[in-house]
Amino acid sequence: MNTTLRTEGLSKQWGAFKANSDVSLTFEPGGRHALIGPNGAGKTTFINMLTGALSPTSGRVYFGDRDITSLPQHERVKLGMTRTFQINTLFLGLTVLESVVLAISEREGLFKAWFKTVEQQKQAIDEAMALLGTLKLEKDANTLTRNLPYGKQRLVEIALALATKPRVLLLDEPAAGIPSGDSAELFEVIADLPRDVTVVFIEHDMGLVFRFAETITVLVGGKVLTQGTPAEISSDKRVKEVYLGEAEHG
Ligand SMILES: Nc1ncnc2c1ncn2[C@@H]1O[C@H](COP(=O)(O)OP(=O)(O)OP(=O)(O)O)[C@@H](O)[C@H]1O
Repeated sequence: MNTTLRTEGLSKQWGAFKANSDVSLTFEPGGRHALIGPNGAGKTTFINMLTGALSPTSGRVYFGDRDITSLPQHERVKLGMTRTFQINTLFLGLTVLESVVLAISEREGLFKAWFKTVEQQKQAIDEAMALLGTLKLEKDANTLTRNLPYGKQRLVEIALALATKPRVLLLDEPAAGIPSGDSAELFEVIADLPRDVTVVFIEHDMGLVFRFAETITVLVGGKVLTQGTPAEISSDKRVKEVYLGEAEHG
């Protein structure tokens, strides 16, 4: 089912400081949406309000027709809004396959069950292997996660997020810490995810943004400067000024 994620006048204020002001955005289902802007523009704050990690000071978040502004994080995950697990939550002592099977079992409520049928276990393993295939990780299925290179560990994070069957995947700098040669590979995998998954990502590397995003939102000082296609954004004078200004200040 295609569900549109939308915000209306979303604002977050700490004391007198406004990290997000009146952010109204619509993310079309199945799209690859990038959120860009200078350091401190409010990108992570915005994503945190989408996931429910932060409550907005004012404004609303809608998932389809449903107002989810007050919904706790775990309820949003159940609805299909997932962000990647942080690296330290990976099950480093388990193999990649075991980790993904665990995440699937958790989703199916099998994690706590004292008894699992062979058929249930087989289904979880088959689903996990298919997922690892999507992420080109099948050769690493039996490797301990701790022994994987960092770039592949980040892919395992995405695999664990995908195991929750998200309809919206929220990624805060998914390629951070990955050697630049490998980050395009990671983004290729993200761009190739099934089209029933909407992807919203924060990324600083403009090469990656313009190569993989279909729509780009530019946040500056907590406000939306503009939203458009890569072609529209790259020819927008105001965007150039923001980034040129940033470059001039080192
Ligand atoms: N809990 C908090 N209390 C007070 N100020 C905060 C808090 N969290 C974030 N901020 C401030 O809000 C502003 C926006 O931060 P945010 O992390 O959302 O920006 P960003 O665009 O993601 O930046 P970056 O690209 O550097 O990660 C920053 O000035 C930050 O210092």
